[in-house]
Amino acid sequence: MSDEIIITIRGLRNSFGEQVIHEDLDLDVRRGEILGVVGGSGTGKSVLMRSIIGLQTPDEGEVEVLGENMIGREEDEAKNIRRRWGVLFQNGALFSTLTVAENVEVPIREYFPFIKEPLLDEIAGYKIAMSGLPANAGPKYPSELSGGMRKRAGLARALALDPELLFLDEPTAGLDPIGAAAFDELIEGLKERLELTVFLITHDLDTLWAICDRVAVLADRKVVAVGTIEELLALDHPWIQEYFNGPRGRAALAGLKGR
Ligand SMILES: Nc1ncnc2c1ncn2[C@@H]1O[C@H](COP(=O)(O)OP(=O)(O)OP(=O)(O)O)[C@@H](O)[C@H]1O
Repeated sequence: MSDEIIITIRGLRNSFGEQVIHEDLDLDVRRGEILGVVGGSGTGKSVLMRSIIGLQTPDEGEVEVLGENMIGREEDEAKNIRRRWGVLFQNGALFSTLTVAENVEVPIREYFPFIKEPLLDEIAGYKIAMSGLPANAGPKYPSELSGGMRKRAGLARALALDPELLFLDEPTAGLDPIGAAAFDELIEGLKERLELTVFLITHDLDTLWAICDRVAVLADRKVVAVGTIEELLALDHPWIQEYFNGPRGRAALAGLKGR
């Protein structure tokens, strides 16, 4: 992890009608880190991610990603910046009428229309293999895959354009513990090999302990703390204590020590 800040958020405010989700929220993400983002249900983790990637226009505040101001961008400019990150949405968001390989090819076709088969198939095959899927997954439709394989297919698509930054929204939700641990390892390995920075929303305490360099805690409409879990444990914020020091938090730590 370097000291370079790759995402800067200052004074972010988001609301839906009367409901204020974020107020005066600040956050920095460092290049090369896996930043876990946690918080109770409805604290606005996904809305925060959507604000960073330009899918949600904040009421107020500054969002800078890879040195570029993300707010009020013209579509053409935003498109150029978007190419530099990959996103795995909570439900995978694969096109159900396209095969896995075709799904991976979608962003490549969008940005590089001059790349034709068979090179396109080769690139898709490479991304599919990189995501830990067998080669025969390429011609399959999402409905033919297990939940874990669908996540990997979504990951392959997120990696299609060789991103610097990866956004993952609850990637291990719905996976069994063995599948979740394997996915964690995959992310950590990819981060090392591809020198990625990862913004990872999760409820999974095992994931937090196993692969996150730092964790940001959302509560009271803002990021109330950011640090290693050890640093967070030293704080006396009630939600943080309950989350990391509660029975599940302690079990996750014990499980990690037993690995
Ligand atoms: N497009 C929208 N219109 C209206 N309200 C929305 C919209 N998107 C999100 N919200 C509201 O914003 C709040 C935060 O939602 P968000 O999905 O970011 O929470 P979260 O922290 O990711 O929750 P979870 O852990 O349950 O996934 C919720 O109350 C949600 O209902």
